[in-house]
Amino acid sequence: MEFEEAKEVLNAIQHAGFEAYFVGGSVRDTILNLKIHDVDIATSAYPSEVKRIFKKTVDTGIEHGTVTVLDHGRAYEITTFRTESTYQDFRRPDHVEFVRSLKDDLKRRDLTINALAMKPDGEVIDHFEGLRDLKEGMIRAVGVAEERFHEDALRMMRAVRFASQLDFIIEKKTLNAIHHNAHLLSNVAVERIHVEWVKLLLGKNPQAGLKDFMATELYHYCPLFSDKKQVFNKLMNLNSSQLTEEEAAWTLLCYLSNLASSGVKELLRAWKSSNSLISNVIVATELVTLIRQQKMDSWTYYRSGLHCLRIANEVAVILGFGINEDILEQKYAALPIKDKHELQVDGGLLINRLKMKPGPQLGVILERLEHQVVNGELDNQQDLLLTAASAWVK
Ligand SMILES: Nc1ccn([C@@H]2O[C@H](COP(=O)(O)OP(=O)(O)OP(=O)(O)O)[C@@H](O)[C@H]2O)c(=O)n1
Ligand SMILES: [Mg+2]
Repeated sequence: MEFEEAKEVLNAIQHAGFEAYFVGGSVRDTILNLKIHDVDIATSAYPSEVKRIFKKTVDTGIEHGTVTVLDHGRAYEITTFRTESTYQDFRRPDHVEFVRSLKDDLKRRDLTINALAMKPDGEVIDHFEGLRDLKEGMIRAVGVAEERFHEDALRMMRAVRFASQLDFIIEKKTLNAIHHNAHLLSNVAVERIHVEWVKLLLGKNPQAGLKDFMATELYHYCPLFSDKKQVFNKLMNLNSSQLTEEEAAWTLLCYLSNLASSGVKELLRAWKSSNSLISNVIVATELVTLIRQQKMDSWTYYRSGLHCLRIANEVAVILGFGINEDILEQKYAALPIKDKHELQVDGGLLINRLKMKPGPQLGVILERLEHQVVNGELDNQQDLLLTAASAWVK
């Protein structure tokens, strides 16, 4: 496990006379018995001191106190205890101050469950009753909630994300502070909000997260979400905790919003999504309707591709009209060809053998051949395809 190996890094820092702890999500998730994905280390050593302890380091974020240590083929982010003294415009701090006290470092963190520290021997340091909140399933800001959200407004999205991801309840004062400060979310980069929103949708209890997302009016300050109240209400009545990936989450949202492809594009662009995500969600959203209308023919399978078919069907299952997964896979596997390049003729061959001229007619004939092969009206054999094509040439 990554933790075991990282202990050596902590021990090395301690041997040099400094304090070092695991902090952040890895501590929280270990206590909850969840899989950990990244290990953050906090230390009383200043970056220059950390660099003297290890042979291989990279200055990944030195101005924020973070040095990456390379050890046995792994990378560990080691951050000096710090306070973030000045916050401008409710984003991240414009400068940090290094401190030597763990408690000072922990008290500027967002939530009590994220403000725990753990020694390499497993002892947990808990200055803000994070262990109690973990046990009780509570999301609570460290100290005065308003202050934490003024320091970084994204933390409000993180709170609702954790409510969904961990199936926890947001404590009342924290929830009220989110409601009061929701407008500050407008100051946060869409890319950062995006990450939290997707984690919310893919969480263990998205209904709970959505409820808080709406009640606090955070959604008003997310791109193109102000008019989506009814859509979120619909989403809350579904068992969307079955969602397994981001593209399916957006597909469900776009389907429930009745968006045509231009609307999907507009929404996902506003959320700064990648082009590949946008095109897959466009295809999958249209497919959901075809699945519902039971209009799934071979051509639809063929032009959609297995990836989008799976996404659309995941959504259709949640909506109660999905196709049996095995049948979907079998139908796709049974297609005579999966790609245009598998067709036994191409433009060059039609020109050589049928003396056709390059131009639009050639394209039309190739498409017609492709259609007929996919639909099973023609076998994908060169002589048969040429015979059919020659009959169509005017
Ligand atoms: N806006 C933020 C982001 C992070 N943190 C602190 O930095 C830690 C690490 O941040 P990050 O890795 O972004 O989040 P995690 O809580 O580790 O959650 P995840 O499992 O998604 O990584 C958090 O636990 C929290 O202590 C914070 O106080 N405020
Ligand atoms: Mg983390």
